[in-house]
Amino acid sequence: MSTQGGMKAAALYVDKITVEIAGRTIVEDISLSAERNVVGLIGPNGSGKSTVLRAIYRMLRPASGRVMAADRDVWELRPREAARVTAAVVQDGPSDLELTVAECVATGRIAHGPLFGTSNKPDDMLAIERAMRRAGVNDLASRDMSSLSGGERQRVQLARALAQEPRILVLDEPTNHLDIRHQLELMTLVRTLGVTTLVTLHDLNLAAAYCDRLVILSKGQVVASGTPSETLTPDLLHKVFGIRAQSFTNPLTGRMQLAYGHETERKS
Ligand SMILES: Nc1ncnc2c1ncn2[C@@H]1O[C@H](COP(=O)(O)OP(=O)(O)OP(=O)(O)O)[C@@H](O)[C@H]1O
Repeated sequence: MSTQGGMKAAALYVDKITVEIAGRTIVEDISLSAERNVVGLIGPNGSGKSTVLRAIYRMLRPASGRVMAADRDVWELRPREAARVTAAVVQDGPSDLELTVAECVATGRIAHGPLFGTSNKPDDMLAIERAMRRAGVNDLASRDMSSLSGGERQRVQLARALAQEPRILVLDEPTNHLDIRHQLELMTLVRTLGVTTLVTLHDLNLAAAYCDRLVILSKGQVVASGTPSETLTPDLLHKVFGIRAQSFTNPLTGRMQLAYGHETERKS
């Protein structure tokens, strides 16, 4: 497993999980794996992406199946152990409005510190400083969380997850508040961390360009998995998203991109 800047990747295996809420099956028999790569979880609104992530970061216990992270069943770990393996950046996560940015990022170290009280170990200070730099929020360190824009807050959440020095990163729509440059920077950063990453994205072009593999969900089930070019086919995109699409190579980056339009749209 690789190490970069204090991070060690570990494998994530989701094995046939079914998640129910109030007696209703939300996702069924979901299997996926990620190992030292970036895996995108893609699907229309309500297809179950966040629900799968919640089962991984221990927010929703699956009715059946297992989530294995670093060879351990995540639902059998103690919270601090789990937090040393997996960090999550989630939608509407805790925003800690009463903290400064640096204090908020420092909470990412809780799982590494003493059981009670706080730690000021050099390791912690280094991890916090490095995480803020990587997420591009070091200039905001002394600002109150309550004063930040949506995009700035989202990058602080990422910094906190990085300060946790997880072996697996779970990101739920991490780019939805970011301007285009910060979107590209975040995806580039995620690729260079060398940490196993599972990320939900609505932007299929970010998914195509930055994910090694994609898992496509529709109505709570996996309907395709593989590389972006294997999965993001015109046929599948039509079936799952109801759009017309065509892939091409981005002339600036050499990466796969999609041109798409609504079913009713035609070139005049
Ligand atoms: N707490 C809940 N109670 C009832 N239904 C829920 C709950 N949480 C999620 N659902 C339902 O489960 C389904 C999947 O939701 P989920 O948030 O996992 O989808 P998603 O693919 O992440 O969607 P989006 O792209 O819109 O964020 C949806 O139909 C949603 O309404």
